[in-house]
Amino acid sequence: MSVCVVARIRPLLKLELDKDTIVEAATAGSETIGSPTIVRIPNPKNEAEAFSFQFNSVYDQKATQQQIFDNEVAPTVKHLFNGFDVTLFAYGVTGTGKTHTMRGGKTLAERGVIPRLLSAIYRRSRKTEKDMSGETQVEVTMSYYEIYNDRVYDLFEPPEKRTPAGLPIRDNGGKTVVVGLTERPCTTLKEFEQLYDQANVNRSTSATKLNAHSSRSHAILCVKVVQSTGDQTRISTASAIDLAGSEDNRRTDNGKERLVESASINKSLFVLAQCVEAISRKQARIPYRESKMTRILSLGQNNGITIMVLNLAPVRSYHLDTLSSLNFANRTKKIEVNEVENEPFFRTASKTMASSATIASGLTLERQPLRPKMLSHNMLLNKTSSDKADKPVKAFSVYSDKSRPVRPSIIAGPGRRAEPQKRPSTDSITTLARPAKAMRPSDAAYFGVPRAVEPSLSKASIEEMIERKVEEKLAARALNEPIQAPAKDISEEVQRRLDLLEQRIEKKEDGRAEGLQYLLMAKQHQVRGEDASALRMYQLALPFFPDNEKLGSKMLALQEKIRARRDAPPALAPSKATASIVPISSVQAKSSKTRMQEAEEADDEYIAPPEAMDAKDNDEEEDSFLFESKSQKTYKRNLHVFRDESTAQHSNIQPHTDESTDELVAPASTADEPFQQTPRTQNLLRIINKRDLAQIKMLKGVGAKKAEAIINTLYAMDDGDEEGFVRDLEQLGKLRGVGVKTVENMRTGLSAGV
Ligand SMILES: Nc1ncnc2c1ncn2[C@@H]1O[C@H](COP(=O)(O)OP(=O)(O)OP(=O)(O)O)[C@@H](O)[C@H]1O
Repeated sequence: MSVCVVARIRPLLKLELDKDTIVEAATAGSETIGSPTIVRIPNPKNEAEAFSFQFNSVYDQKATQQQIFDNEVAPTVKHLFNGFDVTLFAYGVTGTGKTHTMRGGKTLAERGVIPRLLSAIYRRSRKTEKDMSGETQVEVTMSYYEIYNDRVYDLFEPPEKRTPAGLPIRDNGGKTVVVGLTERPCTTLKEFEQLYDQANVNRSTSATKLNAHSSRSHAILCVKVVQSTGDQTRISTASAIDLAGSEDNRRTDNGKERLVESASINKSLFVLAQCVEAISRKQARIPYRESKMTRILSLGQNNGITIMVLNLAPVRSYHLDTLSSLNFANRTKKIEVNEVENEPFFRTASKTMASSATIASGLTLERQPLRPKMLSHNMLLNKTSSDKADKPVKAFSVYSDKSRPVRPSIIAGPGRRAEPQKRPSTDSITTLARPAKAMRPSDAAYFGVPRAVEPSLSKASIEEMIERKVEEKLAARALNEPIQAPAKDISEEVQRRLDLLEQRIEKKEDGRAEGLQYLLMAKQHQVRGEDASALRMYQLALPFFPDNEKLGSKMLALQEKIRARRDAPPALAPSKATASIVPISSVQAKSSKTRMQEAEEADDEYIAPPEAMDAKDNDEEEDSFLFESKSQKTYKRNLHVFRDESTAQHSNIQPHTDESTDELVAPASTADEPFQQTPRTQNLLRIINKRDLAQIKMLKGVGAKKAEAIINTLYAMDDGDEEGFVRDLEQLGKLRGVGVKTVENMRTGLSAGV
């Protein structure tokens, strides 16, 4: 079963000046009646042409909250009670109606999907209890948290009580666990509404130019339904996620604080897009771990039913954003979700496992229990040992054998859901009934299953397996829940090594996240045609993905582009030759066509597992970064303070050769005569202008702090899209925190030949 994608076009807002509606809902093919399943939007490059995107259902501007709930969400409630988890999330650009759809307004008619879902859950609970003559009890609990600036905060805690670092998340037996989250029982709709409203006050929202109440965080509500009949308990979870909206900061007019939030929102959504891309390409590594939101959402890894509501604004001002959302949704709809219900377990069977399942279901979104060891709830069933032996085959074949007869889809038509076919009971499954073929290698990699039959594992998958293992261990520790062996069995040495590994992983994650942030910003600059800034961001990202070939070639291509532009005829060249800071590139107005092309190209990018970037690339990068034309090597500058000592005696004459170093030395007089920089000076300036923290801090007399200050000052010198650089030693000496002495140190620390 795939992710069900439902598109909703919001109505025009009162304050919306742009009345140019360009997005419409349409029915498929020649049908004129029936529910729309198509979103139509003009091609921005050719208005006469329109793009059509097909989804499970499409709702136009007139659609009511009730229609959306009744058609799309209400049918999932019975599956929730049958043990399926339900994940519902709203995706869209800022101001397109995600919060309106999920939470809605205060009046009955305006109530969103979440309160309606809870109302339906309570109704069904009462019905179940009544039908079972009181033998079955249903308990509903909820947890609610937000991911703000990539940190997890419990929304049941007021902001002043939060720890700034937020709550940690861990993998525990294939489930993503938020450690330390409050879980509140709520037995009536009224109680829920009170809790929910109170918690929403704690949510981070702010006004931006595009939305007066913009959500600055991803909000995740987990409603756990626990059905107990005698000693048997079945737990399932409904998760409703209101994602923060992607935003284009040129349109939001965001200030500094909003920009930081925005970068974090955009980054997580970027990672989500990368995950969807990697899944659709069946890549071995899905970068879930690059952001907390993707880790928690675990799209394509969570079991049960997943519905994405794609919120769209109808107006032209959102044109490119809408297209980008539609493209994302188009990929998402192809993601296969595992249709697995949570089976009941016996409360008395194993206290440890039962409580583990409770925690996991209540506080997390479940991830696929594909590996045999993860079938924790299955292990609790009263089965014979031979049954147990069959389980891995069952689990694998359920998800991976795509050639088996197609089961009836859960989605029977637009806006309708059919009963998901239940997994047959374990008793009825034999290895013969399920072909042993089980799965293709690509599927195995996709689902993160150890590929026992494969001759070798890729470096990335081994790394991921180790990380997961360590995470499981850490989660167990955090939750005081042993996973496989009681804690006392872990020797001190093993514990120490685990701690070390944990530190390494945390460090690596931080690094990756930072690197991805730079990549995201690079992409954003590139889409806007700000190539120099994009290049700078790629350079900042490089240390985090040092051997990434694709990144290397992207940078080279950009450098080429910038160089070509710089070398272009004077009309296109920058006109700031007399300015003290020499621009590397000029701003070039870009047609929307070029931007679209670049956006499309950028969309294709995926940071593949690192492979060695060859030395040639590195060399080229070294040589091409400054793009100095010959004429730029001639300066009019007073440089006497920065000469090699050995050349001081010649200080007031023309450029000459330093005997000790064989370098060409700059003239030192105050005469405004052109001079030629020595290779050592050129090399120093190149290192500085490259803004490579690692290289700068290696310079004599420069530590990490000073290097950072230098780089920050260089950024401050940038003028819009035009990158400033230091063109001589005097200018270098005037940078904040540098000074004459430091420049001398830097220079003398470099060997003449480099
Ligand atoms: N279907 C709708 N009917 C009426 N008003 C709507 C509808 N959808 C959205 N709106 C209104 O549009 C505005 C923006 O909606 P909302 O805050 O839900 O957007 P959002 O996508 O959650 O934005 P953000 O990502 O910034 O939080 C709100 O004033 C909301 O009331």
